[in-house]
Amino acid sequence: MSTTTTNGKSDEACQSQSKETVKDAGRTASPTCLSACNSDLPDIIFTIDFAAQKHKDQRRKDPDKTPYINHPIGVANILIQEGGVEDLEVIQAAVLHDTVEDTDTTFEELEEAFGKSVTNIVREVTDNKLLSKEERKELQIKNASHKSHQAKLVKMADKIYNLRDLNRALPEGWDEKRRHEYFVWAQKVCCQIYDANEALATCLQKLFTEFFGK
Ligand SMILES: Nc1nc2c(ncn2[C@@H]2O[C@H](COP(=O)(O)OP(=O)(O)O)[C@@H](OP(=O)(O)OP(=O)(O)O)[C@H]2O)c(=O)[nH]1
Repeated sequence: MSTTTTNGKSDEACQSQSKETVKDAGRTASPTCLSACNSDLPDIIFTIDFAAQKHKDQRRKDPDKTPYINHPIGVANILIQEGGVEDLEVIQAAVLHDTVEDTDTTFEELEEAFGKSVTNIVREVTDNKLLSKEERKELQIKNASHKSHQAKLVKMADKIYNLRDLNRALPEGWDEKRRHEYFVWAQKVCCQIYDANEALATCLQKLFTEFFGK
């Protein structure tokens, strides 16, 4: 049955237009991305716009100083394209996951703009920067298995993105030892949350097998 979207187009019309757009863009996108044509799109764009403004002055630590916003958008994309995740709250939380930890954003601000559910997922994946780095890393290992299903999904995609980034380029000031330590620590966190999503678990296991098998 075809339904009408906020754009006033039927789902069928919308999907066929999306397929064209995807083909025209020359990308390999999974069919899941076609659902971006539905009424979630305004919320997704609003969320990306919010995160982009918050991260506007930040760069990643790679030698190219990639804009920081590439990371949360990439994490959301991994969830959709590789994890098959369609839960809007999870996608929004992924886009917002570093706003409180790494910018002046407050949980109150998030709650006002995105509601309690999205904010609580972000809260679950936000490290307390008042603690030492050692304490934060230890807490991630200790608490991983107690997180909600939604928070585990964001955590998995976040780690996939960071591990792939580490394979691509060493952040400035890092050496091979630090990269190795990050993989060891990330595996300790991730092995406890594989149950949340089989496809994402397979991505993580592949990353660890390839890295430690070198
Ligand atoms: N691989 C990679 N990571 C980068 C880059 N730029 C920034 N990061 C961030 O650095 C953090 C990992 O570095 P660490 O030394 O372990 O942590 P730190 O930022 O607290 O010092 C990750 O953030 P985090 O929120 O602390 O994530 P996580 O440590 O909880 O996984 C990651 O998102 C980059 O170019 N490559």
